[in-house]
Amino acid sequence: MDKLILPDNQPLDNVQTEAEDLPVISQRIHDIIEVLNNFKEQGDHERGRFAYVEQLIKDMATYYGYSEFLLEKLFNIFSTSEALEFFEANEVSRPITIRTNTLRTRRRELAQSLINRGVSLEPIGKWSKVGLTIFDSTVSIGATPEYLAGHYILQSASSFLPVMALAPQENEKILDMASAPGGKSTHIAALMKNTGIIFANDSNKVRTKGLVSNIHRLGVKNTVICNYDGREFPTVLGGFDRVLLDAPCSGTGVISKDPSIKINKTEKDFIILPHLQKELLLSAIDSVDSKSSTGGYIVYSTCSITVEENEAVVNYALKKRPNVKLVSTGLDFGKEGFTKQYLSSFPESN
Ligand SMILES: C[S@@+](CC[C@H](N)C(=O)[O-])C[C@H]1O[C@@H](n2cnc3c(N)ncnc32)[C@H](O)[C@@H]1O
Repeated sequence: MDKLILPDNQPLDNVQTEAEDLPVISQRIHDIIEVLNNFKEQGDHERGRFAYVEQLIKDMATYYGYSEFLLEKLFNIFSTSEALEFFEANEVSRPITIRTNTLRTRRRELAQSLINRGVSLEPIGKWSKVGLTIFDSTVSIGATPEYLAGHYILQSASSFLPVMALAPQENEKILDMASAPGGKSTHIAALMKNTGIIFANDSNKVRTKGLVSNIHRLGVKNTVICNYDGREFPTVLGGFDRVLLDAPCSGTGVISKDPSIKINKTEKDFIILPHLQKELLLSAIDSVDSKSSTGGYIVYSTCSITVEENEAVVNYALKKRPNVKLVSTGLDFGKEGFTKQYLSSFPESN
């Protein structure tokens, strides 16, 4: 490859970023990554790696349509080639997936009914007994008779995982602290076979309407819906066998679903949200009955990938509540979270 010349002799702000330059920018992204991967031979040592990384961040922000602030933040989580894969993946829409509501039907029966309606589908994977991936459909998946009868819910495959990790048992008392619109609460109810009691809480009253309708449609009968700020627990109610905190977050893990995240998150969000998440997690911990004969577990989940909303929140809670320890999720796939990042180290689960 010819030596890559960064657009250095003009102020970087003058680098053209018009839509018609996107192929040029894309080419430069790949070229810079190649140089960074082989900096000794191909890099301009006078300017140093930093100049290339700086240009790469600008180019990626333009090419993928992110604010430079967010792009840099996400870029720093990954190696350069992983970052490229991540930004590329966010441009591709994820397949539609549904979760069979085992309170109403079985996956095999549901699959057959949908196939009869012209839906092309497949089980999600070996790890789920209830998920189906929809490839193609002649009917609207959110309006079939099976949907209206509550035989399934549209839910991303990754949203199954927090509930699988929570592993609620029949007859337990469970708190879903931030539950609207109820994708996970209704999954918990199904695993508990409508026994015991679930408190499905959300601080946003408007969002609890969707929660109510999902609970009715899916035939959930063991759930009390409540509308508190999660931080009011356990003053409102405590002594739970298990608590799920599916926390409000920046959504950086679901950009393919909501591209507005690319530009509407600011530095402030990454201060306010982690602060709230930490307070909610302490409340979740304090709401659990540590002497529960069947449980004593908390699951903390977000749909964000930033360290300050995930590992750092858990780390904070472990420091504030030294009687709490990390345990395995019981899921035998996926990757460990970060154990080292930004000069911090986080405990690994055991
Ligand atoms: C990620 S969503 C929950 C999704 C839900 N668990 C599901 O699976 O359908 C986060 C929720 O947290 C709620 N929330 C935000 N701040 C809260 C707070 N202080 N206490 C309780 N809920 C809160 C939001 O209204 C939002 O519905």
